[in-house]
Amino acid sequence: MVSQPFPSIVTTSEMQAIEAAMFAAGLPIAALMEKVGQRLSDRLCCLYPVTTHPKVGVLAGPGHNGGDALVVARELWHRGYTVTVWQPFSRLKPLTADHAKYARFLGIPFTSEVAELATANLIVDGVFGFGLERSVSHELGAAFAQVNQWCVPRLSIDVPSGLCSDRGAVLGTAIQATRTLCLGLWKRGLLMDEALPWVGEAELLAFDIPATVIDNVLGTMPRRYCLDSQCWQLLPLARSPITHKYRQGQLLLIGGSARFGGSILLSALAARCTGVGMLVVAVPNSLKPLVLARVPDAIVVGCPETNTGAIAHLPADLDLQRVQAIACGPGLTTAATTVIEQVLAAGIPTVLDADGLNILAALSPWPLAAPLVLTPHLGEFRRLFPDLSAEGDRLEQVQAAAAHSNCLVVLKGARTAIATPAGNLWINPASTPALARGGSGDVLTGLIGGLLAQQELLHSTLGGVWWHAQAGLAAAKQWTTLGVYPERLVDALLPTLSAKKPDFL
Ligand SMILES: NC(=O)C1=CN([C@@H]2O[C@H](COP(=O)(O)OP(=O)(O)OC[C@H]3O[C@@H](n4cnc5c(N)ncnc54)[C@H](O)[C@@H]3O)[C@@H](O)[C@H]2O)[C@@H](O)CC1
Ligand SMILES: Nc1ncnc2c1ncn2[C@@H]1O[C@H](COP(=O)(O)OP(=O)(O)O)[C@@H](O)[C@H]1O
Ligand SMILES: [K+]
Repeated sequence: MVSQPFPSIVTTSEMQAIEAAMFAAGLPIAALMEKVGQRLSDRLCCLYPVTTHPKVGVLAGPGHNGGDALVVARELWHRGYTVTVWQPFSRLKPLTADHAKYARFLGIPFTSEVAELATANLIVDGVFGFGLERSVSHELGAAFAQVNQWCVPRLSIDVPSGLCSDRGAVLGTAIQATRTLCLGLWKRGLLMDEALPWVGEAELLAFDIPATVIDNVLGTMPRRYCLDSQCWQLLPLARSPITHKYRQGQLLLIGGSARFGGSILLSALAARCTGVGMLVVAVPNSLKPLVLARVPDAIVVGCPETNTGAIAHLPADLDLQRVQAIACGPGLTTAATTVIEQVLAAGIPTVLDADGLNILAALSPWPLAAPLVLTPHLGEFRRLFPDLSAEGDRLEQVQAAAAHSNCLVVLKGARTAIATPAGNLWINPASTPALARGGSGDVLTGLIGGLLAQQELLHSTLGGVWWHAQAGLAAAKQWTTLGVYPERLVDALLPTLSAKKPDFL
């Protein structure tokens, strides 16, 4: 278990209700704006010191996002930066108007020509936050496009201006941020795959929202959460000093074909990094020597083959009831329908991936007897849940899919989302495009499978998704985003874990 709840993800209306509850309880709006502005300024000074970024251009909007930006402008001015404010609006919210008045009193220059900010070393974007109600106007859009062309870091306050904070869609034109400091709680739209090119590096800047306020507004179920480094508390799995291999879980991996020989091997290499006690790998007969050569510790079961080199069926003497988990699908091809029927009938906790999912998609009704984790990428998801793909955005779709199928569904992508049948959702906010290459998903399947042989479904899945992405980040640091091929991803798994948990050595 993790010691704190994971940070919540909110919609605009939920965030507004949370702020309203704090204000109703007596916190002055101006006090919160000042606090937020100070925290933003402190973080900014750390990231972009005055010595390297002496000239700052501040884009200030009409609402409280603009108010925050003006507090930042004032603080930076006092801390020795040269600041210019671009404020193209004449009607401002009262608090924002007060900050604008005081900034002018201090002598901070204001302009309505965005081009005057072109020589800045840093742009602070405080035009719109979560209050954007409609598409940005043509003139404003043109200014945003101009700012986006400058070769300079752009720091967005709360949300890149122009981006919908609920759905992550661009409303006309948006500021393309290098970095976004999201205020208080994660806004849902920032964690959508399509928002990432606009959000840049996203970071949560907390401002001490009482947990009771969050719980009162969001209720208990269902909730959206953002994974964070607390996931390391789920890993590695505890091991008794007097344990033995049959107490450390037995995982059965099933996959591979003449066409796709390597993917199940990648899953096996990843699975053994989880410390699983016994690894059994079922592959077509012809792949047996390859797997044995690379994973000599595994029991490799050769299976009869179809004429296309897929597994025809699992051998009768393979006792599925002896294992604690099954991970099935990588490299299977869609010819292995019998295998999926055998696996699903066994009633063992199972991870289904790749062709395992494509075969399941063609079965009707789904013969589900066991707790299942489905790990589709978007293409597989569309095949699995064709009726859901037209409704809502991806997060709504994955939640609907989990409820509809009664399975834990992991929708893989830049920001992988995990949904339970009860409606709860977790998003992994940190990963790397280095993982966008064949075989990365096979590694994830093996990881979740190895963990699942030793503990329950949800923790195995959350821990596996987090560990996989963190290893990807570490590998990208060492070998660049071009060099994270799946074997290197596997090689990075244990060093990443031991760097986070030195006491585990
Ligand atoms: N009270 C505070 O001090 C706090 C401020 N925060 C900041 O406040 C922001 C939300 O403030 P607001 O609700 O004022 O929202 P915004 O600052 O996003 O501004 C909304 C204003 O812009 C106008 N507007 C909306 N869409 C427009 C468009 N397309 N073209 C022109 N004008 C448009 C609206 O009429 C409204 O006046 C957050 O994102 C955050 O930056 C909070 O994070 C923390 C608490
Ligand atoms: N742009 C990206 N950023 C972060 N992670 C990514 C990105 N693209 C893919 N991934 C991750 O890489 C893995 C790819 O899995 P998958 O598509 O099943 O590949 P394969 O079947 O070839 O192994 C998933 O875990 C996914 O979340
Ligand atoms: K903004």
